[in-house]
Amino acid sequence: MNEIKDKSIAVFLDELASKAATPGGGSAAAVMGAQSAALTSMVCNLTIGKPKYAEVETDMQALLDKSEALRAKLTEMIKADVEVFDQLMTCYGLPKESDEEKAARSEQIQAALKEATIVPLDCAKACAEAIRLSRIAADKGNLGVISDAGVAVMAGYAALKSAALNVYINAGSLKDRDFADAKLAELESILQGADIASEEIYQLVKEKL
Ligand SMILES: Nc1nc(=O)c2c([nH]1)NC[C@@H]1CN(c3ccc(C(=O)N[C@@H](CCC(=O)O)C(=O)O)cc3)C=[N+]21
Repeated sequence: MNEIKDKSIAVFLDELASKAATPGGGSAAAVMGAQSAALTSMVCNLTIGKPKYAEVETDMQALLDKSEALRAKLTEMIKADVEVFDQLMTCYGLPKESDEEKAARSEQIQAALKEATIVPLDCAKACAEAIRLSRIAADKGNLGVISDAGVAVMAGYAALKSAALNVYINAGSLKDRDFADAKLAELESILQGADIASEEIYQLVKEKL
């Protein structure tokens, strides 16, 4: 098996750059989110066990458990996005000669669009969590690697806004407006306050440098 998560960064980027439809922006968003979680984990791993940081040891261990679970989730989403977008492209390629074919194709496209909306929405949710976790790393982490907590927040914010764009583009093509509106409302609640929070965390880090 040659899973996308097992590919080298160089190969992944070559495939991202190519004219192949996948991996696309949805997978790139998941990678950014996974990098955010990984950087929070890195700050934890470089804080835990240091006598100078004994006071935050328990908090850092709890944070590490969460950031590692989140990293695994976001890593899975790299592949999940490839799968839903490949499926959508397959549906667009279905025959559309007869009225029957047209109706069947449209129905399949709509079903695939729903899946291609749900995956980046879940990704956005995970990225909002990555931002929240980065604040704890920025607050309590080893000052020697605190800039990495800042990279974690910016990666998480880029990932969140990127995942949101994938929700917007797919929701815009959905005919089931009740479904689309529900997903868009959910997205707005996820995005709520993330810009201010991210800037605050960034400044919190910058003030420690
Ligand atoms: N969950 C999700 N993940 C995405 O990565 C994602 C997405 N949703 N929604 C839409 C955007 C945009 N995007 C495209 C990638 C390649 C072509 C592409 O290959 N286009 C061909 C046409 C291909 C054809 O018609 O067969 C072309 O322009 O020549 C198009 C669009 C991925 N996105």
